[in-house]
Amino acid sequence: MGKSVPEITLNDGFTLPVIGLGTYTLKGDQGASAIQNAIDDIGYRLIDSAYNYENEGTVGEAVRRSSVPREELRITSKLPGRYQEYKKAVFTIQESLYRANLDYYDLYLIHWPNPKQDNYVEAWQALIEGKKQGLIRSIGVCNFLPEHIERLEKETGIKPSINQIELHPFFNQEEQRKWHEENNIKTQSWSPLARSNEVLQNNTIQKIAYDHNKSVSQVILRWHYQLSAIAIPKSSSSARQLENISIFDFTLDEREMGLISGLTRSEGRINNQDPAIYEEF
Ligand SMILES: NC(=O)C1=CN([C@@H]2O[C@H](COP(=O)(O)OP(=O)(O)OC[C@H]3O[C@@H](n4cnc5c(N)ncnc54)[C@H](OP(=O)(O)O)[C@@H]3O)[C@@H](O)[C@H]2O)C=CC1
Ligand SMILES: O=C(O)C(=O)[C@@H](O)[C@H](O)C(=O)CO
Repeated sequence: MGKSVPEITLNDGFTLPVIGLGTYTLKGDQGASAIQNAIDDIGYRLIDSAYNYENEGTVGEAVRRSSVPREELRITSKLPGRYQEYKKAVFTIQESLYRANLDYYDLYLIHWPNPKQDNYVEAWQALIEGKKQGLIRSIGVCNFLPEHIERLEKETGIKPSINQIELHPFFNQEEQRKWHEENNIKTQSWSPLARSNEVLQNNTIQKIAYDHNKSVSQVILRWHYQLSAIAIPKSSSSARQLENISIFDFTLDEREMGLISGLTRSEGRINNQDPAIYEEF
């Protein structure tokens, strides 16, 4: 059965759970088992993936192995930078579905804006078309700066439902989150645990975790939830999947929220991937 996770409604009326499962590096039979376990035994309903992770097939296999009806799940994939030209993007959406052996994605995102390449508006038009054809339920972006989103809206009249961005205690994205809120776009947090390296040893969060009798990861994921950001922590382990979703029985007060947000650093990005200049293909 698993845990039940609250849901939020996006600007297009579609609903998403407030926490999901990241799947970067989850592949093959092991990956499919880990994802199926997250769905059937733990209660995850939102599963992130990407064409570039080369695991859309693994995610599709987990969906078929699962006993949860397809319509209760929210499956995400992402369009890679090398296929942003309109025709290529149309074929890639179809290829993503063939790889997963699914009839539709719930959420399909442009993976990176790649502003030097400057094809992201064409890519957005292909996502709009994919939604019209029923291949995608809700369309969004990742790693887009406000100027990129403003251009999408100006040139197509349609804005993304979500923007999936790097967000964790070392990089709290205060301004970008505020801009999303003002523009009715939901924030999704990638690497919400900052890939769990240094952040798990942080004394400030350890103290807060001790005070609540929770783990450091739970405190961080609760911080995301209270920021109204949809975190998608990746875990291959059943115990950690359960730990990460068990965050709805305690509350961080304003001081604790401020202490965690205060850990942010100007150079806080994990791999220095600044979407204004970084391009991923
Ligand atoms: N749109 C984009 O550009 C990007 C999107 N993403 C998406 O975001 C997802 C999450 O980000 P990701 O980079 O994977 O990093 P996360 O911040 O989710 O950290 C994942 C790491 O933390 C470990 N971990 C998970 N839970 C715990 C826990 N409770 N205690 C200790 N360690 C834990 C995992 O190990 P273990 O598996 O052993 O538990 C893994 O090594 C990705 O998987 C991907 O789907 C990621 C990067 C960029
Ligand atoms: O994992 C993703 O979605 C990415 O876009 C990667 O670039 C990720 O940020 C990474 O692994 C970089 O090393």
